[in-house]
Amino acid sequence: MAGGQGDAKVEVFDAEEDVAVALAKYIARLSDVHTKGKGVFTVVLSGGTLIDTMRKLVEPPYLDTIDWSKWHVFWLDERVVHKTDPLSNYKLAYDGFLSKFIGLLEAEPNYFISLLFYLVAIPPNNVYAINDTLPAPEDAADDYEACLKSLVEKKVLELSQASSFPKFDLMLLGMGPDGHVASLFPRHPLLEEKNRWVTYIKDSPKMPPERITFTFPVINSSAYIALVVTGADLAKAVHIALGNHEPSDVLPVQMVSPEGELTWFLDKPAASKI
Ligand SMILES: O=C(O)[C@H](O)[C@@H](O)[C@H](O)[C@H](O)COP(=O)(O)O
Repeated sequence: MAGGQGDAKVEVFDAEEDVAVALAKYIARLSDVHTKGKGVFTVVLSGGTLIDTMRKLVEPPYLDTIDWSKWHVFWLDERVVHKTDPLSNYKLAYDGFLSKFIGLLEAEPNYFISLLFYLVAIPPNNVYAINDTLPAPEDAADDYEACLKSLVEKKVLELSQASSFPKFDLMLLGMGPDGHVASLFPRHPLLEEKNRWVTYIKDSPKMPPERITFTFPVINSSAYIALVVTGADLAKAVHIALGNHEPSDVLPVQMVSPEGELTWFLDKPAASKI
């Protein structure tokens, strides 16, 4: 499989709505390949607008055709706040995505149908949220890394043969106007982290300042990465990332260079300066 940004696919759609449709198709196809092939699909979510752009996935036909019971869900980065805090990326994904299953369960009057549906929904134990009882970011990062290591032992997660870092099946990335991905910000020393799987930041320029984040060696060991970028405010960073000129500073998004396949999903406003 080819890798790196040089081989990236760039898909440009007329509107955000078209990105949402294409993203649902893409995720459903990869889910099918992985759940039928190895019986597990490891998916990493970001915060930000990504969750809203995933909205079509929890609508028919995908809601009924995806084998959700084989999904394992992780977070690329998380704010060190309680899971019920409006700033929590877990809460964002729960409200916009994961709760749709629960909502359906509650709406189903027939106990046996709801039980059956529960068996095919994402098992709650397969949703790996940050441990929000640990107030220090360094402890939360250690705890999440330990969680990943135990999943490697249980063979839920595999290690990349090339890098020896965990290899997730699919990472869904957003990008900020400054070109940040995950909680890896321009010119921050965390961009150079070479050993940790999960690390922490206490001085994030985007609020809140305390976060945990996957590192680039983990991001770049992925089998598939989707960079989902919509809106005119991101056009400049997209231009730098995909343009042919050499910027004086490399943006974090330009360091996304997976072993596997990278696909950009852009709407026309985000692609307007390419
Ligand atoms: O916690 C966060 O801040 C997010 O996880 C972050 O990594 C996000 O993906 C980008 O900031 C893009 O966010 P937008 O889609 O809102 O621009």
